[in-house]
Amino acid sequence: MQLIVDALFGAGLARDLTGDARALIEAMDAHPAPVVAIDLPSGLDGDSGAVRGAAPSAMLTVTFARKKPAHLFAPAYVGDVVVADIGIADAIVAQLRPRLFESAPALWRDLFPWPARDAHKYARGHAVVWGGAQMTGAARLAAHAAARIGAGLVTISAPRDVWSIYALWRADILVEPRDELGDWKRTLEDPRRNAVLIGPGAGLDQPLVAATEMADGKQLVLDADALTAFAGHALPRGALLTPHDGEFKRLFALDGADRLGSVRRAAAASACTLLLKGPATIIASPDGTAIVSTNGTPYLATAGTGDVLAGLCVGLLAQQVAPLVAGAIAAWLHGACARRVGPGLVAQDLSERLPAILADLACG
Ligand SMILES: NC(=O)C1=CN([C@@H]2O[C@H](COP(=O)(O)OP(=O)(O)OC[C@H]3O[C@@H](n4cnc5c(N)ncnc54)[C@H](OP(=O)(O)O)[C@@H]3O)[C@@H](O)[C@H]2O)[C@@H](O)CC1
Ligand SMILES: Nc1ncnc2c1ncn2[C@@H]1O[C@H](COP(=O)(O)OP(=O)(O)O)[C@@H](O)[C@H]1O
Repeated sequence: MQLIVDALFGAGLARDLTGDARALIEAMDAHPAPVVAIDLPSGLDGDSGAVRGAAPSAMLTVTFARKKPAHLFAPAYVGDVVVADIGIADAIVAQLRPRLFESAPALWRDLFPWPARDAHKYARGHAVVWGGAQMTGAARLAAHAAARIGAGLVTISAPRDVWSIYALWRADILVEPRDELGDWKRTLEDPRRNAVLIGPGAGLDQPLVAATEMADGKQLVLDADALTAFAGHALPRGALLTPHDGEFKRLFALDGADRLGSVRRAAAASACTLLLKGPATIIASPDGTAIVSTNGTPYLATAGTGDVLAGLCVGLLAQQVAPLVAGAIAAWLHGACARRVGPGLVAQDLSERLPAILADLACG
């Protein structure tokens, strides 16, 4: 069997490839033999995964000590990734003060809000979700996910006309009718209602900026329509924002060749935690620390899965998990649920897989 070992350039490549080097890489890629890359397929930018001129699609990439960003952002080029131990001690890596991490239970298991033995429901937080008048499914998907991830109580604020759709749906979710913003204000008055989600199915004709301002002082997740509504307005500092690319671009500049940099810049500029969804979901805090979750599947590309993710986020915030960690846990669990469902996935399936996944996590 023939095999091509690509050891031409690694993660340090700092300019676009031209001339003989580029021709060699193109010939490598065109050849039928599988490519095994050392460190990175030559031509990939180690920091972003962008292709600098040309790069082969490797079957396998063997890297050393730790993955580099490109291993997370360019799955089609790196193939399977093996991290080889070449004796670089953890203490040496720590001295480099890494600011990018891959989301996996080892990173955050100790920060997961397992209920204390003497917990009562109010100790597990109370999440409030803004319900829309037409697309009622989105807020329901989110509320159910918030409850499944462990929020002690979840309340949907529902327009009175469609209140019964929400109220008759699940017995474990609280529903409060809303005629006007004053009702929303009253729903938020109780300080135990500590985390709020606005956006899924919320309705662009609604006063979502004013509704967000009323939630000042609470942990906040803004998604979907609430993000769109904030175009041209100052974002609420400290919130967790969960855009897809389209929503992100309405608020910030998105450089497709440097998604990580784009998310970090957006987080710093807005003083919010950003979670940019996609095959590699990037979560970044204003100080530049970023976590990437790559365990989703393309079956997640179906309506409502983002609403579930936003619900997981607010459910974790209600349990006093910090926004960066909440985003990282939510994105990983979302991907893990999708893997358990597999082909045929619809958004409602995701939260139903959570109990088994959480049970496995709890067992370590
Ligand atoms: N069951 C329910 O009730 C459900 C209710 N839902 C609710 O519907 C509302 C609208 O939500 P939405 O996501 O359709 O948003 P919207 O503001 O129209 O932007 C979409 C446009 O952005 C762009 N775009 C670029 N990249 C993109 C990407 N990666 N993923 C997606 N889009 C991307 C692309 O434009 P293009 O780039 O093609 O010009 C695309 O046309 C919202 O309230 C939501 O919660 C849904 O959650 C479904 C389940
Ligand atoms: N190809 C893909 N691979 C992995 N995850 C994906 C893919 N496509 C979409 N997703 C995930 O599915 C979810 C879709 O969210 P979103 O676009 O907000 O949908 P909706 O608004 O319908 O709820 C996000 O979590 C995103 O990361």
